[in-house]
Amino acid sequence: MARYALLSRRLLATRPCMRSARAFATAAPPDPQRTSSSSSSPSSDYRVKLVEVGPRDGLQNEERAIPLATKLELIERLAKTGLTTIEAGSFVSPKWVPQMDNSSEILQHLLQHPLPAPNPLTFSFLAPNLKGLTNAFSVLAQHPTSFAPENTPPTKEKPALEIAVFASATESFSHKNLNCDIATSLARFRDVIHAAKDTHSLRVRAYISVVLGCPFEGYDVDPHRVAQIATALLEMGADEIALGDTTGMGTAPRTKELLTCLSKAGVRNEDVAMHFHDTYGQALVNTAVALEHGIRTFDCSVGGLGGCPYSPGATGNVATEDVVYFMETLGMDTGVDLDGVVDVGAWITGEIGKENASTVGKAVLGARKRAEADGGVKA
Ligand SMILES: CC(C)(COP(=O)([O-])OP(=O)([O-])OC[C@H]1O[C@@H](n2cnc3c(N)ncnc32)[C@H](O)[C@@H]1OP(=O)([O-])[O-])[C@@H](O)C(=O)NCCC(=O)NCCSC(=O)C[C@@](C)(O)CC(=O)[O-]
Repeated sequence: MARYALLSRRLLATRPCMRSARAFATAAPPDPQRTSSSSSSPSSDYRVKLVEVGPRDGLQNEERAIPLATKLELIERLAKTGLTTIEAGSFVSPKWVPQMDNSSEILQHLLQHPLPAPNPLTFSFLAPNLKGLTNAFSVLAQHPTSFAPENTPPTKEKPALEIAVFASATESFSHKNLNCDIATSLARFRDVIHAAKDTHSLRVRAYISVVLGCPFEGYDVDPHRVAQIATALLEMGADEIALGDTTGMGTAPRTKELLTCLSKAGVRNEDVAMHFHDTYGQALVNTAVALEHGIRTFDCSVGGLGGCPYSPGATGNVATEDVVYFMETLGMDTGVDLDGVVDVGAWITGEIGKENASTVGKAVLGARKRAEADGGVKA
């Protein structure tokens, strides 16, 4: 928390970016005098953390109730692919988002039954207020030793847990999504962040939605306002800011402008995650811009599932399959098995009767079919 204590005075210190990805390395050689506060070694700079949001953001907008067993199976299948961080549910009002009503059961199950996975896991759950956090705590109280507290590495037996709050970059979206203005939401998040840390030592992620375009106020979302909100959340103790292009209206120049503005406001790249939706097909271009800026955490949703109930017309999150393929072709290391996530994307879209929105997923499945027809090996 102290790390960001000075930011309220709007320090405009520019921090050096992390070294560019291999694919961008030809533009400028690595700087041996690099003084970034990041602890990244050259090899860790090629590592990208993917946050799988399919079980929450991907499913929350589905009208038909999805059985608990399907949600649990989705999380279990995703965990097997090498993904390490999975957003598994949301402690919001069931009157507002009925699909997330069984998040307590999901959390309970994950704590009682460690999932078979190649790596230790972190599960994230949204909580917009103390009521939601209290509901999460009532599950944790039954299993106080079944998860790894913050600053203790998770193990295969004890996953880590994370709470996510979600602010908005515009007043209109804040009212639609949270039924309150931005200042009121931030005051609530302060309580949630402090309680999550003080009571159960939980890591906290803080989203800021509509950072690159608002369904009600349009394209001109002020990047300085986003930086201000990010700074406020970091000062409250949030561990990570997830910048949500909820509407998919973001473009490459505006993504660059936003990230530059945040860097100038003193927000470190390692504290930022990008959460792109692909409504206008710009998600991977914007991902490249963010990668070049030095961001190494990206949200994605298997099969391109998703959409926000309060963002009319917004389609799914960028597909996990597409991000894995894109990153790996750039020489970045996601740790995720592409074939595995393609299988999960095909399975879940079939289960819930949605079109598979992953371009890469469809290409790999098509290539497999052709190879099978030719009697060859799968692609
Ligand atoms: C924030 C509230 C709760 C305020 O909702 P409100 O109606 O203003 O709250 P309230 O305090 O007046 O309470 C009204 C009723 O809701 C109950 N209640 C109140 N809070 C909770 C809770 N946490 N869990 C369960 N119940 C709750 C409360 O107990 C009460 O019940 P009643 O007395 O009428 O029976 C409401 O607006 C809400 O739940 N909104 C959900 C919005 C949401 O989930 N949006 C989607 C997630 S954000 C997103 O998708 C974007 C993101 C993160 O992916 C990033 C991006 O793409 O940008």
